[in-house]
Amino acid sequence: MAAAKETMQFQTEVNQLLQLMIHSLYSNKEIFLRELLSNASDACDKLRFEALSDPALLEGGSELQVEVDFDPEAHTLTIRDNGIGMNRDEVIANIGTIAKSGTREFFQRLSGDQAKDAQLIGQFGVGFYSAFIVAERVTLNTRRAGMEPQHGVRWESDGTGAYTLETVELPTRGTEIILHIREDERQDLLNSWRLRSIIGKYSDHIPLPIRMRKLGEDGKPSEEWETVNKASALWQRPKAEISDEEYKEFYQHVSHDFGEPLAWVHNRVEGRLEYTSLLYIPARAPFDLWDQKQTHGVKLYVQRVFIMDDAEQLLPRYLRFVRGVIDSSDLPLNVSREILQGNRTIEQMRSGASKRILGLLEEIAEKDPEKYQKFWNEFGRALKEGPGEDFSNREQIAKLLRFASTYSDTELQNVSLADYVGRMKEGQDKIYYITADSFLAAKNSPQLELLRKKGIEVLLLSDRVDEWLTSHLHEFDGKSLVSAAKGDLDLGQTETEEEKKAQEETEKAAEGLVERIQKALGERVEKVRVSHRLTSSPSCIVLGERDMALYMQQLLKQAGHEMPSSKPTLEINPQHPMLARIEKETDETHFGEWSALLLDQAILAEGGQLEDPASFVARLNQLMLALAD
Ligand SMILES: Nc1ncnc2c1ncn2[C@@H]1O[C@H](COP(=O)(O)OP(=O)(O)OP(=O)(O)O)[C@@H](O)[C@H]1O
Repeated sequence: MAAAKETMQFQTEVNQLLQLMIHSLYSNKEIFLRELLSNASDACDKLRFEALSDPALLEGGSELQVEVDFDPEAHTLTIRDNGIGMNRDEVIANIGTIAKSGTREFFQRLSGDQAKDAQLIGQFGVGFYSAFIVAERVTLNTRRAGMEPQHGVRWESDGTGAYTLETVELPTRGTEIILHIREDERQDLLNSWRLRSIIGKYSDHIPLPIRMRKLGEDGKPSEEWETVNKASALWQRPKAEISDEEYKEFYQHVSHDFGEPLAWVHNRVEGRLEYTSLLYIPARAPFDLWDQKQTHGVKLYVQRVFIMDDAEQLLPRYLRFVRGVIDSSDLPLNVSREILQGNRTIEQMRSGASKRILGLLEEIAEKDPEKYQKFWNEFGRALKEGPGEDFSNREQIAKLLRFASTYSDTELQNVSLADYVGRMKEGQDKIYYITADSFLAAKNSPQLELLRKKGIEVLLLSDRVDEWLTSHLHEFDGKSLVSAAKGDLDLGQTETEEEKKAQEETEKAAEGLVERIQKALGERVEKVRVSHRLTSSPSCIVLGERDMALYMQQLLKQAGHEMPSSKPTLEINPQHPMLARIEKETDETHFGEWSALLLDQAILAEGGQLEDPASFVARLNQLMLALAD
């Protein structure tokens, strides 16, 4: 029963991706086989898992396997699995569209430079489409396990804009992908030894037999089949027997990442709890790392049976960049996501896995700071979520954090808290930081003037997550972390008696001025006081110790959160010529205008928004006119 053939258009992005991929991945074309074998193996894993609750899905054929076959006359290479298969809707959703998150960002980042784009495509994941690197046409026959033979689906395309879809009768479940090999690739690829060597290179560790025809005496493929890969789960093999190459190949298989991993850690835990974990830290962040719904994490196996992808319960969220496998001997085979929630075995594995990753990071940071910096640049923002999420490992995570600081005044986040503490001034007992919505805003913040003058280092924090981090990380190595822009700036013993005295005198002398400004600003401020932190700016805003930075308050408000409106404290610098000028102003209306300007510009410098920007501009213009006169 062959239903009418339908022609459908690829989603525009698919077209774009196909063209790009064919060009930029050509030099690495054999990876298409790895991608297709990975998909076949995933399909078998999924079937094995679904069959646990519905054995009928296996239709009597329980030995799951993949066949690789070729026909030099027809110029075809066929990859056939007896896994889960797809129904018509799934074919349309999976093959022909890209439903992945991060797609838009991916296309935005393409540069036209082939080497760079190849790397990006690798990170994005090419999957099934890589078939078109070597094929001029691809036919996919598939039937979902559990469906009748007449519900098979045939998908076909030459990779240039459209594909056809028809319903066909297929005697067996699973997916068969027939590549009609391009003329210039035929000689190379349609060769048993060549194919075996590619399979050996990429797929030895796949715990599923990959079979090819045995070669007969005449050197031609015979009717007999043999397994051509090792087909043993890599993570179950002893560490000493696994080469770095094999670890790397396996990483690409589990992570669908094209590049190499940065590091990995492989452990077998025995005793009360039994499990094996093989965890990788990727070299680059995937496109969807910052997406709330990002998938692909650690895979959970129970006694070598695949249970689920992206088992988010196996690692805390701040370690969501980790890829790999955890294989438990203690969980029941029929675990579901619901059971995983709050399960003690899972919790213990999660805690063990977190410790391993943190330990691995510590080791890299110690032995290879350059490599650690690479890690930090990619994943540091995720790790900064750690102290708020993982209380038990807070101290260990704190040691791993890196920041930009006034020590080098560059945006590179490479200062550890231990570095900072090692450079603290005599008498200094606090770690100072400032948060802002950009590096430049932090670096040029007026609140740092005095600290800079005294040579006291300040951490410059400008990642979104930093406010969250500092609200959970209050001390390191017995020193408290304090914001240079909130509360009273306590410089501890770094201040001399003379400095304190001079400050008191300035405060006294400015009492009258402070009072006048306070009166002029009225309800707009909590209070006005003489600043202790400014040296060259006329004024700045200071928030209460528990207040959130203004730019954060703004962000949350925009996102629809109710924010209690806390009034700022205005600090003035009486030594500044502008204040000397204001003080002389006898017209109270003018004095009021000046005061409002002092407050508004301080709010702007802090990254805040003015409630009445038009009045600010009008005042500024008046002032400019007055000066021009
Ligand atoms: N042999 C197969 N059997 C069953 N389903 C398949 C098979 N090959 C692909 N699929 C389905 O098509 C989807 C898309 O495959 P594709 O290789 O393009 O991307 P992917 O494997 O999901 O991710 P990545 O791009 O990271 O490799 C798969 O997620 C799977 O659902």
